[in-house]
Amino acid sequence: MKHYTTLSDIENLEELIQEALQLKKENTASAAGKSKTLGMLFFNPSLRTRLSTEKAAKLLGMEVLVMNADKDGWALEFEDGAVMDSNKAEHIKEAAAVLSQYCDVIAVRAFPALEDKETDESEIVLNSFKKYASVPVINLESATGHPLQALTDAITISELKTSKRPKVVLTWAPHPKALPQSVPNSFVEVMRKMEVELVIANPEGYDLNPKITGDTPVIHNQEEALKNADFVYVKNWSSYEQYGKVLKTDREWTLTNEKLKPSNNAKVMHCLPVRRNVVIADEVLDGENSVVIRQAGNRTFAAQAVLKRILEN
Ligand SMILES: NCCC[C@H](NC(=O)CCC(=O)O)C(=O)O
Ligand SMILES: NC(=O)OP(=O)(O)O
Repeated sequence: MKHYTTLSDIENLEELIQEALQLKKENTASAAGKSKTLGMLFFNPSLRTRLSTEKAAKLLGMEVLVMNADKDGWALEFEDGAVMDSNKAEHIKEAAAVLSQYCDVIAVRAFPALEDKETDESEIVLNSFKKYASVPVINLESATGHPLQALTDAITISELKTSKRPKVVLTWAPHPKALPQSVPNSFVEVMRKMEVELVIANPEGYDLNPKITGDTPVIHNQEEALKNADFVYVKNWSSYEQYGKVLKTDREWTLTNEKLKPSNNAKVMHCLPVRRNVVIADEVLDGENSVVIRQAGNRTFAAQAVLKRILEN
């Protein structure tokens, strides 16, 4: 594996899932990354991604450099040919080239601005790092995808499924803020590569990018979608059609125990952080159906498997 910026960087998903599960079972350190440095740049907050990836790198014997690039770094210019007489102090050309001398792998988190679809879809931050860095680049959640989260989700479903082809429902839920489509995009992408029956439930106006959802059934009735579900993946996202807009905030789509009744005693997943009693009710998060903590725990092994592949390359 050269880079890990999208799910298409995975050659064989099933093999990578099995590798991560093996790493989880062994739960030991190795020296695969000895004398190598992982540099992580965060343009947005993080708890899981930051700490699980750091832990994964350390389990592989790597050194880790972390920077809150939004607060501590110089404001970066990404536009080619820009006349830099405004507030941007450093161009990505120098920044990426310099970092490539300090780091053997660079990992970046950069959320979308959710103002302009085309700008966000150009993935300017991630792609500029890929273009100007001379070392592998890892996506820690970008404008349109969160492939480390999606790999974790695939691992979690693989280890918990009790049937050959479980029914997996991705359901939208309300949230007060406009959130990226990155997590649901990558979740849909990874589920479409797995042997599952995938159904997406979201209110009208919240259909995800049709290029990503393809022929996956999209149902605008949550109750209908949840019938016989084995896994319910809950996530808010802002509208893709009315790009970046919040169209609905009432609690009609909040996941409660009542809503789970017609499911097949479904396991409930969420990438976290989750707004309790807005996205998912306390009774669900504190109940036996929730696997969100196990899911977050698997982030380490997803990151470890990816870093290992990159180091082996
Ligand atoms: N990395 C996991 C989720 C990150 C982000 N959530 C958030 O920003 C939630 C913030 C809040 O609840 O205020 C998202 O949905 O993509
Ligand atoms: N799920 C996830 O990416 O969490 P953080 O935003 O805390 O990293």
